[in-house]
Amino acid sequence: MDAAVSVSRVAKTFDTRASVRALEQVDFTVSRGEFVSILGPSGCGKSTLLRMVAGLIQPDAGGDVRVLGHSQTQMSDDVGVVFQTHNMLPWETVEANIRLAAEVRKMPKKEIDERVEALLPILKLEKFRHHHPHELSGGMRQRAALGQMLVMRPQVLLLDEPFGALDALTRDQLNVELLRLWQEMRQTVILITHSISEAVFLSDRVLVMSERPGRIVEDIRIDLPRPRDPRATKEAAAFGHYVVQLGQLMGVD
Ligand SMILES: Nc1ncnc2c1ncn2[C@@H]1O[C@H](COP(=O)(O)OP(=O)(O)OP(=O)(O)O)[C@@H](O)[C@H]1O
Repeated sequence: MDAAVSVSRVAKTFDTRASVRALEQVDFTVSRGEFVSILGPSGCGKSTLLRMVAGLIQPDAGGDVRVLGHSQTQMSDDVGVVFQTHNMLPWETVEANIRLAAEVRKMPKKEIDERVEALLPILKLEKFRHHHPHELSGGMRQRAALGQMLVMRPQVLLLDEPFGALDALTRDQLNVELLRLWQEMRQTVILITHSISEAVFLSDRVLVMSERPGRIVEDIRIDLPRPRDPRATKEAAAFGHYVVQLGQLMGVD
């Protein structure tokens, strides 16, 4: 199998004021181009795991995280991360914020111009390119945050509840847009979410984590046809079955 992300024997204990065992014996792989969601109870270590795949923190001794064949000991441009709250500079415009990562890496101006011009319509932000972050709606801000990541054209996208703070309708709309984007570009995606229906709608596989210390306790393949039309997919009997199955695993039935 052509793994984009491979996590082996990963554990993590934070030795701060009190020692916290966040993760224990986590093993999974994600194939190139696969869309995988991670569901799990609050505090079970999902963000910790994602930060490890991003190279932001390291697992305890004995664990290994590989991304595109390399040990993930630091952040790389192959991997893009979007968190629940955006990281935009408030005094810069949307366009300037999207350009930022590429400019910091001294990408040629022409190349940045081309990438940004291609991204703005995809993100539906053309009319807001000269606005500042505080002048945008929550959904637009998260779309701009996606743009900040996508400008580097990473092969692996790590999304930590990127739409978690938004209202349900905006969230559904952005999920449809995310799916459309992924269907065109086919990057590898790992998404953390608390929404079972979001996980089923978007994913090829859903990993379910236990209470802390988090382990992967289930790996469910979502065998729904693609491309996924939102209405037809959510009305399909199989969609409902997956939602019920995952609800039972999560103890929310
Ligand atoms: N830098 C850190 N220092 C100390 N403890 C930490 C640190 N980061 C996370 N933890 C602890 O590790 C555990 C897992 O946290 P994490 O944020 O990964 O969980 P989560 O599953 O993403 O939670 P949620 O779903 O509520 O966002 C928690 O008990 C948290 O307090």
